[in-house]
Amino acid sequence: MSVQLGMPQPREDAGAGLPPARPAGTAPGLLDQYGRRATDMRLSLTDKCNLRCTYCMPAEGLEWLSKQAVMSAEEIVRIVRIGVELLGVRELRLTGGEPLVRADLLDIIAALRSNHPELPISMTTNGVGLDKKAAALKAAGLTRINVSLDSLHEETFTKLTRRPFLDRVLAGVDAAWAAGLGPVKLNAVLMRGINDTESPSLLAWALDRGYELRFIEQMPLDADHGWTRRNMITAAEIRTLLSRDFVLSPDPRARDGAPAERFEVRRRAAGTAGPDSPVLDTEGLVSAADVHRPEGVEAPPEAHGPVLGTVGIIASVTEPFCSDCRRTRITAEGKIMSCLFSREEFDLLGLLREGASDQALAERWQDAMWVKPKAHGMDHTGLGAADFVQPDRSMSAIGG
Ligand SMILES: Nc1nc2c(ncn2[C@@H]2O[C@H](COP(=O)(O)OP(=O)(O)OP(=O)(O)O)[C@@H](O)[C@H]2O)c(=O)[nH]1
Ligand SMILES: C[S@@+](CC[C@H](N)C(=O)[O-])C[C@H]1O[C@@H](n2cnc3c(N)ncnc32)[C@H](O)[C@@H]1O
Ligand code: SF4
Ligand code: SF4
Repeated sequence: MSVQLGMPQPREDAGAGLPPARPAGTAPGLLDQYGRRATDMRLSLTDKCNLRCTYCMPAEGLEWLSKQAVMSAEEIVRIVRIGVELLGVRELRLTGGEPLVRADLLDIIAALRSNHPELPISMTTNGVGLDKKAAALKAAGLTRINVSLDSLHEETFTKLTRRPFLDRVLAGVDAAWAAGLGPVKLNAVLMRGINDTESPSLLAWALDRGYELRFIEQMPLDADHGWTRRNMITAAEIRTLLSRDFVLSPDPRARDGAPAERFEVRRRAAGTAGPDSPVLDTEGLVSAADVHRPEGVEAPPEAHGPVLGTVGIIASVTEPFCSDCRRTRITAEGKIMSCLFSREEFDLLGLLREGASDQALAERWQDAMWVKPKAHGMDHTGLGAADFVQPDRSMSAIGG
């Protein structure tokens, strides 16, 4: 029988919750039908969290998974080993929920590091409690860290996260840097009318300390399903907001599949409003509609002085990067999600608990990845488009 590339083959045990088998003869690794290969594994350690960010969780929290439903340390270590040794995983991101709330976090990292001495292992965290754990995380073998920080104003931080923990997060960021978990990257989701106009001062603060700040377009992954395209701050708006104080020029380093488009940052020379500089109203507010683009040509970046650092913009909605996506996700309960917006997820942990061999687990993972959607959980990009369906899971329950 001839095998047509791209046509999933029927399988005898196919049923609910099982991916169709990928075509025979498909290349090894976590390849999908659009020719992308996932080498970047993102593993959620828990669905629990101690913050309630409005763009992610509802105020009352979510019903947490039972301890039994969540992967144990041993199960995590085995799944990562299969990813690395059999499927070509080249980097690992630990995420959640909030990974720091997991009591056996240090043991997990130490075991992963012992199995994979060269593997880059990073973690995305909200930073609460990081001040006390940063040195131990480094000693256990964590390579580097990303901390979410949406505002430096206590009131705004508390409004966004629904918890008054700004000081603890700031202490965590500094401790991570001091412990050698750099480069420290900071993630800020901009929300219209809440922290958007704070973006230049947040960037100035990060540059002063040598942290790499990234601004993130809000995606429709909030448990409240309150996202609207109109309310989202776009990458174009972010660039405009920053251009009041800074001049951005493309970072010459290759993007290499990263979600963040990086820019070198220079402080804008006095009296040089660029073509993208916004005109602020009396309250210092700017919105897409208000952006005024004066006539004139921007001076070359070099004219503004030295590069102070870099900034990233993650434009998942308006400038998607799905065609170069290299990600595979495992949720806290051991489900394979080939895309953040997948409507189908496939069980790996259940199969593992049935006593499956490494090979059988690797094949399930490969089959699940073969049917990875082209973009945004669909066969085309379009977060918020008429045919887009928001996943039932929130970002915290997927593993951001
Ligand atoms: N559309 C899309 N957005 C993603 C994906 N992964 C992460 N993001 C977004 O990018 C943000 C930053 O993710 P992080 O986990 O901090 O790290 P990263 O940018 O993926 O990776 P590094 O630069 O290597 O640290 C997340 O908060 C998401 O908003 C993805 O697979 N698809
Ligand atoms: C889900 S959190 C998990 C790790 C940790 N709790 C934290 O906040 O860093 C990972 C990242 O997802 C981002 N995120 C959550 N909901 C998002 C949304 N609706 N759109 C874009 N990014 C989101 C957060 O800002 C955070 O940087
Ligand atoms: S973004 Fe991270 S810290 Fe905020 S609620 Fe979601 S999981 Fe928790
Ligand atoms: S939306 Fe899906 S395909 Fe696009 S970058 Fe994110 S995970 Fe990859």
